[in-house]
Amino acid sequence: MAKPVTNGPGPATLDRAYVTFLAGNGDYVKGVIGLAKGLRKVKSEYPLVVAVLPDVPAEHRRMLEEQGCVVREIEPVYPPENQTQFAMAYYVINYSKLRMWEFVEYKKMIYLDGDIQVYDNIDHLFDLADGYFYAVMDCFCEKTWSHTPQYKIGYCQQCPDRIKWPSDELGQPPSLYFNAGMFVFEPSLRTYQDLLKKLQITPPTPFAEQDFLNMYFKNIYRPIPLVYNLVLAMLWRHPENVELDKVKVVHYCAAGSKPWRYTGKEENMEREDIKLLVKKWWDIYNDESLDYKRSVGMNQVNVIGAAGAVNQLQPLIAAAMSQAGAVKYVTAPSAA
Ligand SMILES: O=c1ccn([C@@H]2O[C@H](COP(=O)(O)OP(=O)(O)O)[C@@H](O)[C@H]2O)c(=O)[nH]1
Ligand SMILES: OC[C@H]1O[C@H](O[C@@H]2[C@@H](O)[C@H](O)[C@@H](O)[C@H](O)[C@@H]2O)[C@H](O)[C@@H](O)[C@H]1O
Ligand SMILES: [Mn+2]
Repeated sequence: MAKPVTNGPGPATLDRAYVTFLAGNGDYVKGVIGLAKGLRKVKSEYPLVVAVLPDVPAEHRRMLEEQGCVVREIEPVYPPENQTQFAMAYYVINYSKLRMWEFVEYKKMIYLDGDIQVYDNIDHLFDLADGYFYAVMDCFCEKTWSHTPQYKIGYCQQCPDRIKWPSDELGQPPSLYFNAGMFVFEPSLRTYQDLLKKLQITPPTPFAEQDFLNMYFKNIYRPIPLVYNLVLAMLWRHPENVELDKVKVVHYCAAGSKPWRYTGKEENMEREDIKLLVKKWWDIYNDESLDYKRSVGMNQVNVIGAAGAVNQLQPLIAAAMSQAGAVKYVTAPSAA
């Protein structure tokens, strides 16, 4: 059992952890190191587990352990044989995220992509009611969605009234769809085995495991506000939905936005807000005071503050769900 990699007032609840996923011997390891330092900067109470594929080199694993991460090797997960060409090749490796449901020593986990940075404490999300799958709604407006009917007619769940879904022509609008770069979930062997079983009979689709997870958790998915996973395209696709100074989690998933590879040349990458967010990421990555070995003894975290934040979450979830036209209202737990 991992000791929490934090300097909180007392032993954090040991059955909760953040988790991310690392594959290959490339530069995503920088993303994960940045994430580990970012969680420390916001004084998170919980460890960061890194699920690594066998191809992650020993040197990268050492760097992650040096940053206080709990490194766990997982085997890749592949969709049904010789059908992977239906998924965008780049995403096939992301099916391996399904291994995290096997981490049952943790009761609740928050998954974060390695290209995500946390700028405000979000530990209160661990107190959300059990039995649901929490994530932020995605946007359908980037050309990566050009294969879908919603893209073709200009419909997006982020602004369902801009171009209304033509129900008489196309039937029901698409179910609420989340971005799988960040989600709150409960590991469970039963769910894990069922996920793998269902995967073997589910032909891959363009967004690979993201599509699969959306199908699988459709009935218990609860949208949480975009402050918990700002998909960068929202800045130019739905600026009216974004209050950048309130955003807690930034997801560097737009083409060209990975801070450790940023050149500013791709579309939208010359924007001032993008430059600011990339600099913010580098400021944390380069901040040696946030390195694990040196941060021990940092002053105690404000647990009341974290608990207090749960109360603020309830109206935010209500707003996200009413915006999404969701029918079910989930009550966030009352502050401890
Ligand atoms: O070569 C790779 C590709 C992906 N990933 C992991 O898989 C996640 C999902 O991929 P990515 O974030 O690039 O997808 P996007 O959110 O940009 O669609 C990454 O954040 C990493 O955690 C990785 O470690 N190495
Ligand atoms: O394997 C599928 C991936 O799908 C998601 O990325 C997409 C999605 O956000 C689209 O909406 C964007 O248009 C696109 O650029 C972006 O890559 C997740 O972030 C990632 O973790 C992973 O699940
Ligand atoms: Mn990502």
